Amino acid sequence: MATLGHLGLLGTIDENEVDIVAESSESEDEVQTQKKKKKQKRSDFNQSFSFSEQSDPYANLYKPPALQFTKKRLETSTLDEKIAHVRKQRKKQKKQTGDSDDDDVELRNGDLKDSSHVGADEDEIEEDIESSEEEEFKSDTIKVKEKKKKKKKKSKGLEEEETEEAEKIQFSENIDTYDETLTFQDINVSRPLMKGLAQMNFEKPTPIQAATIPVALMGRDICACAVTGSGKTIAFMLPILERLLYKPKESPVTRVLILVPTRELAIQVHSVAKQLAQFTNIEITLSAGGLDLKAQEATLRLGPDVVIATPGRLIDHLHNSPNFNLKNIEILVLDEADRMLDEYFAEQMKEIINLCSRTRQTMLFSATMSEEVKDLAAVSLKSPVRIFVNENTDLALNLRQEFVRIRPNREGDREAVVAALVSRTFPDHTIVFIQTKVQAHRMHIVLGLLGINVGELHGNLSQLQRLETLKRFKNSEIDVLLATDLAARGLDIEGVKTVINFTMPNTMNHYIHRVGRTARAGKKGRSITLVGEQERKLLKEVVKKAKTPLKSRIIPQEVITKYRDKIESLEEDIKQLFEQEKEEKEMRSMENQVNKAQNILEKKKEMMEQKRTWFQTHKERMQEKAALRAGDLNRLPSRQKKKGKDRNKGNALPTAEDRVLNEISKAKVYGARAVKRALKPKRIRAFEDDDFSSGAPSKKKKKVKHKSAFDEELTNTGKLALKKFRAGPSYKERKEHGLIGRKNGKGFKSFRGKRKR
Ligand SMILES: Nc1ncnc2c1ncn2[C@@H]1O[C@H](COP(=O)(O)OP(=O)(O)OP(=O)(O)O)[C@@H](O)[C@H]1O
Repeated sequence: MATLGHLGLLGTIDENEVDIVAESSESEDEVQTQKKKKKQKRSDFNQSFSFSEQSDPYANLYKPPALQFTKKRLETSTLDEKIAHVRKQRKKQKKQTGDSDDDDVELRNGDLKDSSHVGADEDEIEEDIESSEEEEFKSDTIKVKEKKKKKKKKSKGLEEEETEEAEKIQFSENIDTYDETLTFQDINVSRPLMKGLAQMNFEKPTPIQAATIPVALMGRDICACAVTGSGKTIAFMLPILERLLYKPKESPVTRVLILVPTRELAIQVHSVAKQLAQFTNIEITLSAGGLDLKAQEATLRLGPDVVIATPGRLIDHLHNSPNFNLKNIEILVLDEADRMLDEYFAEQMKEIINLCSRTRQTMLFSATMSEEVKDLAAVSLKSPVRIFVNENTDLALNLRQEFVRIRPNREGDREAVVAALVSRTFPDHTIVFIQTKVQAHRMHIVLGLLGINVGELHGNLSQLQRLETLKRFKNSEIDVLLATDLAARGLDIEGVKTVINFTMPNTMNHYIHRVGRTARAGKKGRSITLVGEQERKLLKEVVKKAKTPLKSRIIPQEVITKYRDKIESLEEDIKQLFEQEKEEKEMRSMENQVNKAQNILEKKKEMMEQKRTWFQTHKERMQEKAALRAGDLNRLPSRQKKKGKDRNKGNALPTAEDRVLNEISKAKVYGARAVKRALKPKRIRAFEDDDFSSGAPSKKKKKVKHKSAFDEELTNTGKLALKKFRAGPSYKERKEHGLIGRKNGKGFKSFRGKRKR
């Protein structure tokens, strides 16, 4: 009989872990003495021992706050074990057949691994590559991409035309310089916060901090832009905490709300805030999705000074947690503001901003900050200050941008190109961005089977899995992180050397945020983007906006072919792994159903538990999401979608090219929608403010004179009113007056008919 381990499944207890005591052969005494011995063994280990120093620099960031809120039920992914199992089997088979070919291709080019480490100068890199020409494979060639000057002039003119068209916010002040000599002492940062900064090893404010903190301390509304990794979090957090320090703490109320787009980012911002405020008595809490609701509810009830939240979960609490509201919000921060104010969050932001106090200070931060009226209309800024330390298309100057050209008939090579890149040249501290969750998962299996230490991060995972993966990547337990755009914004992972884009991102903004995961806080970094024929438009835009020379990387075709063959030889294993996972998923789902039924029967779970409410029904949110999601299939009603999926089932598996084209088309549809959206006038407005000087179309509040019902009836020339006059009262009105259903046929129906005649 096959063991669980053989199937790649994890049993509760492994046979080897338990001493199997044969009942018939051993007396009870012997068992007792064995037990005693075991006890003694255990006590050899000093129970009071604990590690005095934490070698994990990220432990503070990711353990206490996040895991404290995670749900108790632990889910463990067995994918890596399954991959390891398959690899073991393959090795065994190869040994038996005497095949020397090894899956671990990367080992052959081990010397190359160090050749292009970030930190090495560009010249050094090229030298190293040249010196390794004798390798079995030819090494990559790097060329500097020259800008086409003539075209640039033309496009510059176009660009100016475009920007002239967009209606921009009228800022009351514009700050684009800062005092380079400014210190935290000069800004008069209080002692407890100075201590916090010292603990974080921040000696001097970064440019965006130097420019923003003094203005924010004055309580002004701010619209701030600075490149990725330039320290925007401290730029808003420090003035917030400083202002809170001087507020008398009469009754505990929430005064500050910081909204961010993703759970991981919320956890990170929360962690930074906690570290900075560690010597103060300011209460900071987290309200992010995927974490324990009840624990959050309990802390929110205590009225913490600062709440860091993702919109969905915050709305949930606003509707379901008694005593928690936003009436007393004095400062509202939107981190990644352009994202928070885009279509995806529009309804939720409208709901939240409506509940915030109108007299609040509002601060908006992003590396791709919009200045357009229609994009910022929802937040109604009051005399805002524009603090653009960088332009909203700037990238970190120490980012080296490379591009790998994918020829039209070679789209199916992308997996091989990425495999070659991470195996030969960028084996660790690398993030690979992939458009879809499905492809990210497939790449996990592909690269895993090639012997690369990978992890995946996307929305199909449980929150605990997401956090675990992130933590393992931060701790260098994972070398390559495969992520969707979920990880593109805001995440600050120290030591990321390389960002690889499997396909060109959806838009320029997506590109800026993705590549911004490296080259942070003054460090060097590199991005490598695979660009196919269909994606050249965005490449042109990147080239146009680039302030440093771009590079073109050419991977020898024989290397790509070698990796492609490797991947092809793995296809059968990949298919089996997918099938295993599917079966397990079904089993888990059945198990869940059984458990649920059991809970109901035993009345363990209170069936009469109060239902939580939200401002949208689940169906409405799902419909909204579906409408927002890009892709043709998504426009179909769910039943048709299923049919479409089933149709594919019978056919042969999609080829590598099909998969890539799907990735590219998703990005393209999104990009096209983004352009369309940009041209569309924004509809949402949170509230009309008399003191609204943001430059948004200032619809002055007209004094609405209430007309009498009689006046209204006489003066209403609306289509409906006229129709009503012509046709008489509506069906509802007639019913109200008991004129419906008269047997003699009298009443308005006949009356209406008469009138018509
Ligand atoms: N004053 C400072 N001195 C040194 N390092 C700093 C300072 N302020 C922030 N940092 C570091 O800079 C890094 C980037 O900070 P942060 O995540 O706030 O950047 P960001 O501008 O918000 O980036 P993104 O646009 O990607 O969200 C962090 O690792 C942080 O520790």
